[in-house]
Amino acid sequence: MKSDATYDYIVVGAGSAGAVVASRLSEGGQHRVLLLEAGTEGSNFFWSKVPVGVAKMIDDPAVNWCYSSEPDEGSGGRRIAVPRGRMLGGSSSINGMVYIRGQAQDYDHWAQLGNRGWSFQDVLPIFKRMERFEGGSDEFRGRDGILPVTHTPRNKVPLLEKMIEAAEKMGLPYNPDQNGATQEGIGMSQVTITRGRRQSTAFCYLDPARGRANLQIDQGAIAESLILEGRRCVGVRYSVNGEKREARAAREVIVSGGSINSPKLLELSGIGQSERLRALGIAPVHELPGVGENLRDHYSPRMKFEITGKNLTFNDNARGWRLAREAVKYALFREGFLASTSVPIRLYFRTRVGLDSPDATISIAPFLYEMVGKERRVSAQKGITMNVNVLRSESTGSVHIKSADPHEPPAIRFNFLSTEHDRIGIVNVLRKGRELMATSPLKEVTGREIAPGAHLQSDAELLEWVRNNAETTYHPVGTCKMGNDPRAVVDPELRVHGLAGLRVADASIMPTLTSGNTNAPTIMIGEKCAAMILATAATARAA
Ligand SMILES: Cc1cc2nc3c(=O)[nH]c(=O)nc-3n(C[C@H](O)[C@H](O)[C@H](O)COP(=O)(O)OP(=O)(O)OC[C@H]3O[C@@H](n4cnc5c(N)ncnc54)[C@H](O)[C@@H]3O)c2cc1C
Repeated sequence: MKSDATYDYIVVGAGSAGAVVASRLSEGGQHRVLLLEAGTEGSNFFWSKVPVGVAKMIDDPAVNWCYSSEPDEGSGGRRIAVPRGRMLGGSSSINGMVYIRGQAQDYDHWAQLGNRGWSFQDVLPIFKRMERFEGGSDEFRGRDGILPVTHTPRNKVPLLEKMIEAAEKMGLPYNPDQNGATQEGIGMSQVTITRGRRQSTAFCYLDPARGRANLQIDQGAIAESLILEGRRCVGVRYSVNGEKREARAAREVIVSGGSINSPKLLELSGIGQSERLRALGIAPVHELPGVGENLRDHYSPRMKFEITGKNLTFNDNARGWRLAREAVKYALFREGFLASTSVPIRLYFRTRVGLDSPDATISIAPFLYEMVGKERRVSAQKGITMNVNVLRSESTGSVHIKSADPHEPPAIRFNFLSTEHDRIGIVNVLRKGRELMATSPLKEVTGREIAPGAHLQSDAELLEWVRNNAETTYHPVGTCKMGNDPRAVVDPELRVHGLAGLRVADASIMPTLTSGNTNAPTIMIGEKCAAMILATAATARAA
C-alpha cells in the first residue's frame, strides 16, 4: 500500500460540485488540496467539448458510469438507464448544458425544513457571483462570475416561433429570462455553452487552477472507503490501476461523488443502516439511517409528434450531406446544430389553478431521434420530441450497495409514480403537451402524435404508457439529504451528522428536487460548501 502525503482537504469526485470545491479551497494558496477523480478524461475529451457530443457520451463507459435502475412497478418492470459523468467535471462534462436555477420557493422550502442559510435570499448572491450571463436584470443575474451562461438564439429554428405563438395563445407568455423574477412561461433555454464549447466545471473551475502548487488532481483514482479514527474522518483509501493507496486529510474530507456514488462510498465505509451493512459483511461504524434513502428524480416520458412543414425541424438539416454542412459550419464558425443544445426551448406552467408557481415543465427538441445500436441519431422522419415532467415529484426511492466490493454498481430503486401527486401530475403534463400542439399556428404543421399516440386517452392508459416508456431527465438527488430530522445525513453546513472531518457536497444533499435541471443548483452547492469550509478555517486561524 502506497501512503501519500497529508493534505489539508481531500475532495472525492471532480464533478459539478467537487471541481468547484477543490478549485475554491486551493484558490488562496494556503491549503493543500487533493482531488480524487475516478475518470481518466478531462475537458479536452472531444465529445465533451462539442455540444452535440451529449448523444455520443450518454452510453460511453469511457466517460460515464452507465448505471441502470432495478426493475420496479413504476417502470413497468424495466431497467432505466442512469448515466453519470465519470471524468473531470463529472456530469457537467456530459450533460445537456441547460442552465436553470429553479424557483425561489425551492430554496425557501429547504430553509423551512430547518436548513438555515439555504433560503433563496441566502443562495441568490452565490448564483449571481458564480455566473457570467449576458442578459436579464441585475437584481437576479451575475455578470462577472467564472461560469459563462448564454441564451439560445431565438430565431434560428422557425418552428420555435410557432411554439412561442401557440404558447402565448394558451396564456403562457414569452419569458425572456426563466432564471429571473419568474420562471413561468415559454422561453429559450439558457445554456453553459460559449462559442460552441461546453462550459463544464472541469473547463471553468479546474483548468485555470491546474498550475497551483497546492492542488493535486489524481485521475483514475477510485475512492474505495473513508478512513475513520473514532468519530473522525482522517483520510481516504483509493486505488489507481488496481494499486491501493491512502491519503490523509489534516482538516476535512469532502465527498462529492454525486447522488449515486456518495451514499455508496459512505456505506462502503460503514456509515449508514447498520443492519444492511452487517448483512453485506461490512462492520458498521456509524448508524445513519438516511444514507441512500430519499432518492428523487424527474420521471420523464418523451412525447413525439410528426411535423409536416418543410425546413421546420433539425431533421431537415442534421442528416446526410446536410449534416456534413453543419460540421463545416461548426468547424469554421462554431455555430449550427453541432454547437447547440438539443432542447432550445422550454415551458414552465401550472397544471391546475390555485398553485403559487409552475409545477410542470416541457422542454422541446425540434427533431425526432432514433436509437442506432447504443447511439442516438437524428431520424429521417420530421418531428419534435417533448421531454415532459412534474417539477417537484414526491416519489422517493433509494440507492444502496449490493456488496462490499467497491467496484460493483449499487442498487438504484426509483419507485416512480408511487404518489398520487406524481401520477395526477404526469397525466396533466401530457395533456398540456397535446394542447400545445393543437394550438395555432403549431396545429397547422403538426401531423400524427407518434407517442403516446392519440388512441391513448384515459388517465389509466396514459399512466400505463408512462410506466412502460418513461426515462429520467438524469437528475437524481437527495440520497445524503441535508436537514436535522432522523433521516438527514448532513447538517446545513453539509457536515455528516455525528462525525467530524467529513462533509458531503453534491446533488445528493438536496432534501427535495429543485424545479428544473440540477447542474446550476449543484454548482451553487459546491460554491456554498467551499465558502463554509473557508470560513471555518479562517475562524480557526483567528482563534
Ligand atoms: C446525460 C445527462 C444530462 C443532463 N442534463 C442536464 C442539463 O442539461 N442541465 C442540468 O442542469 N443538469 C443536467 N444533468 C444533471 C446534472 O448534470 C447533475 O445533476 C450534476 O452534474 C450532478 O453533479 P454532482 O456533483 O452531484 O455529481 P457529478 O457531476 O456526477 O460528479 C461526481 C463525480 O465524482 C466522481 N466519482 C464518483 N465516485 C467516485 C469515487 N468513488 N472515487 C473517485 N471519484 C468518484 C465521478 O466520476 C464524477 O466525476 C444531466 C445529467 C446527465 C447525466
